[in-house]
Amino acid sequence: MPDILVLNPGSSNIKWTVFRASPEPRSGIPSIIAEGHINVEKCKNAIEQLRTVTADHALSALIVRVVHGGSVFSSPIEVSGGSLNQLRSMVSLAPLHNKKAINLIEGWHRLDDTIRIFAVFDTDFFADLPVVAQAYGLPRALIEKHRIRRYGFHGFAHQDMVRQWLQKNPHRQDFAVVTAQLGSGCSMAAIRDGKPVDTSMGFTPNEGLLMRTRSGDIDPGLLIWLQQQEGWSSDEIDYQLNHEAGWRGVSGGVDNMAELFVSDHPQCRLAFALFRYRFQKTLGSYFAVLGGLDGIVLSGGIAEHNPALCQQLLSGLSHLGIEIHTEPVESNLPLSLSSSTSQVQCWVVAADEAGAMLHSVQEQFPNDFTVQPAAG
Ligand SMILES: Nc1ncnc2c1ncn2[C@@H]1O[C@H](COP(=O)(O)OP(=O)(O)O)[C@@H](O)[C@H]1O
Ligand SMILES: CC(=O)OP(=O)(O)O
Ligand SMILES: [Mg+2]
Repeated sequence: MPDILVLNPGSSNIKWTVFRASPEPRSGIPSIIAEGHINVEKCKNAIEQLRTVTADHALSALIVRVVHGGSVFSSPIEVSGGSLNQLRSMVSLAPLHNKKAINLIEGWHRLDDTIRIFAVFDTDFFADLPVVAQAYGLPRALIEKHRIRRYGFHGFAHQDMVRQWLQKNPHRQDFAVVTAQLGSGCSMAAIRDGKPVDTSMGFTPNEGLLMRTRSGDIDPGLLIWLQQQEGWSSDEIDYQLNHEAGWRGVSGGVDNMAELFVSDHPQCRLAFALFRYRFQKTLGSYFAVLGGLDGIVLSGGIAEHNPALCQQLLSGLSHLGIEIHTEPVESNLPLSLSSSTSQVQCWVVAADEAGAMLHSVQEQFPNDFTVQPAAG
């Protein structure tokens, strides 16, 4: 049975999904037959655990989400020794992610060297961002030497949020939507007619919004000053900005957003206020970039589990045509948060990153990567 395992190593967990072709003979559309997630902080041997939970499936292919492919990779690839070496050289571009993805690829290959392994990249969706949105104000020579640009991440999540918005608005042609992926990593994207025109994450997945342990936007002058004052090495800067910062750092140690949201502790209140402020500031800037707004779509672990928090994020924005209904909301997704008079439709959806990853591999390898319908 040609089952396909899709692995999505995020900064706080590894999500896994097993797909099988539909038993309906004419439909090649794969269906999910098993899924789950592993908490990376509590799990010592992810590969062992993944092998155990997928033991009942004869896997023909493995698809792994790699966050950063640098300037070398953005479209899906079938992993080879050469591409793996190139990926190893890019670990520092996504310090919380790339190493985990490489470990999964290497670990699985060691256990089963017959399985085909594909890597898909978070940056793919943003490959053609407008040049002005890609650019940083650095010297030309430096930019060219290191191919410095805004790459953008969470591509499969943003892409699937757009798909789900279009499902709700099937006949829309000219539309402007902001998508927000709010998990341990958080990012927003401005979308015009289905294509991204800007996004909050940049050269690395630590720009923009406040995240669980990542600072997001920070004055580069402050970094230089801190480096001088504290005598930090580059490893220490990495550690401070990627592991010790974010709402966990601001609150003094609370990394669970559900707990932070309801806490009365002043540092927790500040951390949540900063999270909301950055979200609204980015939304406002995308309103300007897009010249108006038809919809906002939220997803990720925070949005999917906490509609009351989403209501708070979108509150106080009636001057932008965003009217949120205030009655308690049930949590079935997709969930509409906007009132019937709101000019901007607001939705919470469960972004199907795994489905988008599988789809992108099938598109890239249409001839030799087909999902055979399962017998019977
Ligand atoms: N009920 C909840 N309310 C608010 N936040 C939540 C809730 N449940 C989980 N979260 C947050 O969701 C985040 C994990 O989201 P997820 O998208 O799975 O993470 P990752 O970025 O690792 O892929 C965690 O930061 C956690 O604090
Ligand atoms: C890019 C990124 O931050 O991903 P995640 O939210 O899954 O950690
Ligand atoms: Mg994730």
